Amino acid sequence: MMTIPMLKLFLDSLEEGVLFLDKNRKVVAVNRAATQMIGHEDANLVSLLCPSIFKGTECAQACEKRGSCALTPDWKAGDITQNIVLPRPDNTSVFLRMWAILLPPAENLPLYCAIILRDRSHEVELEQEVTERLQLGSMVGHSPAMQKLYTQIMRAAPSNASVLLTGESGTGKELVAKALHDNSDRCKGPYVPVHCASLPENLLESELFGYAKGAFTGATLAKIGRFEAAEGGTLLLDEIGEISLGTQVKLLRVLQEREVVRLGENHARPVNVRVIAATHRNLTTMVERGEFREDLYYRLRVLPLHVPALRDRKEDIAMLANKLLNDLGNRYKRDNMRLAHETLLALEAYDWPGNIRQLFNALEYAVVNADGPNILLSHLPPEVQSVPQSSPVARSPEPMLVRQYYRPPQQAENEMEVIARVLAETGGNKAEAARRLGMSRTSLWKRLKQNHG
Ligand SMILES: Nc1ncnc2c1ncn2[C@@H]1O[C@H](COP(=O)(O)OP(=O)(O)OP(=O)(O)O)[C@@H](O)[C@H]1O
Repeated sequence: MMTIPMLKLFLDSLEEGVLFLDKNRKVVAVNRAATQMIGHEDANLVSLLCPSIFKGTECAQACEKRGSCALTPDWKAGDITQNIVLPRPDNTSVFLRMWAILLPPAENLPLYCAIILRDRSHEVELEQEVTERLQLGSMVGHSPAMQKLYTQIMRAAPSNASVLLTGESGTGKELVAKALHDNSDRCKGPYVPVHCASLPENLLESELFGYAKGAFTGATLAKIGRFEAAEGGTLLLDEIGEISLGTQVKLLRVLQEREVVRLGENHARPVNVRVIAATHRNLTTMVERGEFREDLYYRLRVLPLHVPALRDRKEDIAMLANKLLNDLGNRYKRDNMRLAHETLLALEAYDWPGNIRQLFNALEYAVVNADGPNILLSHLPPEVQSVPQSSPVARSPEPMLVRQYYRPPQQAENEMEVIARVLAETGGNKAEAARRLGMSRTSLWKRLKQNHG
C-alpha cells in the first residue's frame, strides 16, 4: 500500500502535470510539473477553481458553458483532449495538451477527476519550423528574409491598423499588400489599389474622394471615390511619397475622421477602410525636408513593413527565376523552358537594382531570344551576362535538379529522386544531405514528410 509521501514523490517525478479536482472543479492537489507549467507556486494553486487557472483559454470557456469540467470523458464522446496556449504570470506562454481522468469515488476524499497536462511547446516549435513557407499568395521565396516577411504579414493581416510598406522599386510591395488583404477578415471585401504617382493632384483627389455632379467642368455625373469603393475592404495607396502636400492634408483628415467628403459636397460620409501605403522613397528624409507631413507619416506607419531587395536574398533567385520562367512559358506558349546552369549562376551573381521586375524583364528578353526551351547565358541581356559568374549562393552537386525546385507539379518527382540519391550518398544523414542540396533542413524534412505521408 502506498503512503501519501510515497505518492507525492511519485507524482512529482512525472513529466506530465497533474491537477486533482473535486466535484466543484476546485484544485485539491497538484504535482511539481503542473505548477511549473502553469507558472504559479503550488500553494497558490490549491483551492483555486480550475477554470480560473486556465482563464481565457478555450478549455475554460467550454467549462464555463458546460458548468462542469469540459474535459471529463463523456461515455458517448470518449476521451476529450484539448490543446491550449496558456499565458503565464511572467508574460510568457506555454502550449499545453490537456485531458482528464475520472477518479473512482473514494471514502473521505473529495476527489472527482485528475487533469493531466503535457507541455507541447517543443512540438509546436518543430511544427512551426516544418511549415517553413515557400510562398505566400503570389509571392515566392524561401530565404530567411522572406520567412521573416511572411511572418510579419501574417501577424499584421488581422489588424485594422494602417501599414506602411517600404522597399526598393520592383521588390513586390503590391504583392505584399494583396497578401495582407487576402489574409485579413476583410478578404471578402474589395481590394482597391491606387497608383498615386500616375495622376495629377486634382485628378488624384477626385479619384480618391469622389465628386458630386457639377463639382467641376466635365463632372456630368456624380462619382464615388476609391475610399468609398473600398468600403469594408482594403485601399492600397501605392507611391504615397509622390502626393502633394495639399492632398496629404486631405488624406490625413480622412484617416483621422474616418469619413470622406466628395468634391463639391459639404457633408461627410463614413468609411470603413483599411489603408496600406507603399513607397520606394525614404519618407523619413522627406519628412525632414518638409516634403512629407510628419503627422500623416506616423498615421500611415502604424505597422511598418520592409520588403527586402533581391540582392539581399539571393537564395530566392533560382526559385523566383523558375516561377517567372514558368509564367513566361505559359504566356509565350513555350513548354518546358529551363535555365542552363551558367545562366542561373549569372542570375545569382547579378545585383538586380530593379529587383524582381528587372529579373522578369531579363527573363522575358531571354525567352524571346532563345530558339528552344533552354535559356543559355548568351540569351540574357548583356548587363546580366557581363558579371563574373561566381555565385554567392551555396553550391550543390546537383545544381539543376534541386536548386530549380520551383517546378510545375508534373515534374515534382525529379526533385524527390535527387533527394533520395543524395540521402543515400550521405548514408541517410539529413543534415548533410540538406547542406549538399543547398536547402534548409526543415525544407528537406518538409519534402520527405510530404512524400512519405
Ligand atoms: N516574391 C515574389 N514572387 C513572385 N513574383 C514577384 C515577387 N515579388 C515581386 N514579384 C513580381 O515582380 C513584379 C514587381 O512587383 P511589384 O509591382 O509588387 O513591386 P513594387 O515593390 O510594388 O514596385 P514599385 O515600387 O515600382 O511599385 C511584379 O510583376 C510581381 O508580380
